[in-house]
Amino acid sequence: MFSVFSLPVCLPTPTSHLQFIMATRIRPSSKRCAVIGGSGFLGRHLVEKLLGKGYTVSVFDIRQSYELPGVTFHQGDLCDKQALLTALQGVSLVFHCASPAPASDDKALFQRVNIQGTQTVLQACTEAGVQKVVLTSSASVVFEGTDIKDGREDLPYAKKPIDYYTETKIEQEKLVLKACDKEKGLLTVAIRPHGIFGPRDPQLVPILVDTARRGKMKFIIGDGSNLVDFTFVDNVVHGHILAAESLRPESPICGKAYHITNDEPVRFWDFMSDILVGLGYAAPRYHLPYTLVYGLALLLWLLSLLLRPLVSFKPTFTPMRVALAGTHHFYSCSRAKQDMGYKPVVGLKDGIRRTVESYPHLRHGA
Ligand SMILES: NC(=O)C1=CN([C@@H]2O[C@H](COP(=O)(O)OP(=O)(O)OC[C@H]3O[C@@H](n4cnc5c(N)ncnc54)[C@H](O)[C@@H]3O)[C@@H](O)[C@H]2O)C=CC1
Ligand SMILES: CC(C)CCC[C@@H](C)[C@H]1CC[C@H]2C3=C(CC[C@]12C)[C@@]1(C)CCC(=O)C[C@@H]1CC3
Repeated sequence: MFSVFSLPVCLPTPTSHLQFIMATRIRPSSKRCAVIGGSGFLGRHLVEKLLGKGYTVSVFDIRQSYELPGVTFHQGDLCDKQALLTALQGVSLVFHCASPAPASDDKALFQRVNIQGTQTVLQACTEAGVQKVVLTSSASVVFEGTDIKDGREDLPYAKKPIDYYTETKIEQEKLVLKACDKEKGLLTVAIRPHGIFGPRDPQLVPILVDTARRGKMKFIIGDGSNLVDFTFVDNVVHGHILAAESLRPESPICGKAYHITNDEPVRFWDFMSDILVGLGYAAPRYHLPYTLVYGLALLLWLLSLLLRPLVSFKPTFTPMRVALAGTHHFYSCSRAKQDMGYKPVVGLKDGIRRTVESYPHLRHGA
């Protein structure tokens, strides 16, 4: 579905000569998009939905994890502008959902990819004539490890981000929103999902099951009453596509951030138990005080930093995970509902069922 100017049959005037020259370049088409990070969990779900909606999709990623008819893969690092420019030829819409995994805890990598890399993405988009950029940010940009209840987008960015991932996601979001410039013809918007889960997620369910298999999922951190947002991946995809399709110069969404969640806050430990029990593992039962576990996690993390040159070990209970497991963190989607008509398309219960069914290999005893 490349949108190419039709080739003139004859060239009688200078104007049609110009048309001929332009015919050799690919003109950006509104249904031609690129997904940076399209080999990842969210990226692939997004690619599949876009194809179903008639978009032509290019994937730009440092790795290729699958093949799909109708998708062109460009393997490269998003810090490489030339590689990006090749992938962005004729593209009018870019989804940027690439990031190193939060578990990597590698400061230099996060800074290079999420900050410098995002600057490079924005430069390449401008040079390639891209008109719209939809960034996958994170609701965690406002999370400092203390309770957030029904948080709105006007909460200030975390002054003391809880890890390097969050620190660089904040800078990334600022860069993308600042780049929104109607005169220059580049419109941007940031989607802030929270706790994405669903089939093929490489993080939440695999880490949970691994922890259970090692006998470490017996404990509830805190009193277990803390409410949290978990967002089924289809809803996150829906939010991204709504944002892309609403992004026009006159739209109120230009240069703004939007929370996208399931809009059904749930007790963190009920959600974990539903997944564990669904896969045949026991639900956590015994309570441990939050401050004790957080203190221990901090100590272990410091120890892992100090010993890094000698031994490499990655604690399961990182300060970030403990904070997420023991505090309230749920967000209001009312801005997305009002400005782009967002409504979750898959409910939490259904999302959990579909997720559990998609992991037969992680079932207890499998
Ligand atoms: N998983 C979650 O719960 C949440 C994720 N997010 C954000 O959603 C986005 C997607 O996350 P997931 O799909 O969960 O992660 P993922 O790890 O499955 O996907 C990220 C993709 O980015 C690619 N990538 C990393 N560095 C790259 C580079 N230098 N150049 C090109 N590609 C590169 C990876 O190869 C991978 O395919 C990320 O921006 C993440 O910060 C936001 C909120 C929650
Ligand atoms: C060992 C247990 C205490 C926790 C096991 C589950 C966790 C691995 C996940 C629970 C909440 C998740 C989450 C994220 C990653 C996976 C969890 C910590 C994010 C940090 C992913 C990136 C984001 O932008 C925010 C997410 C918040 C929730």
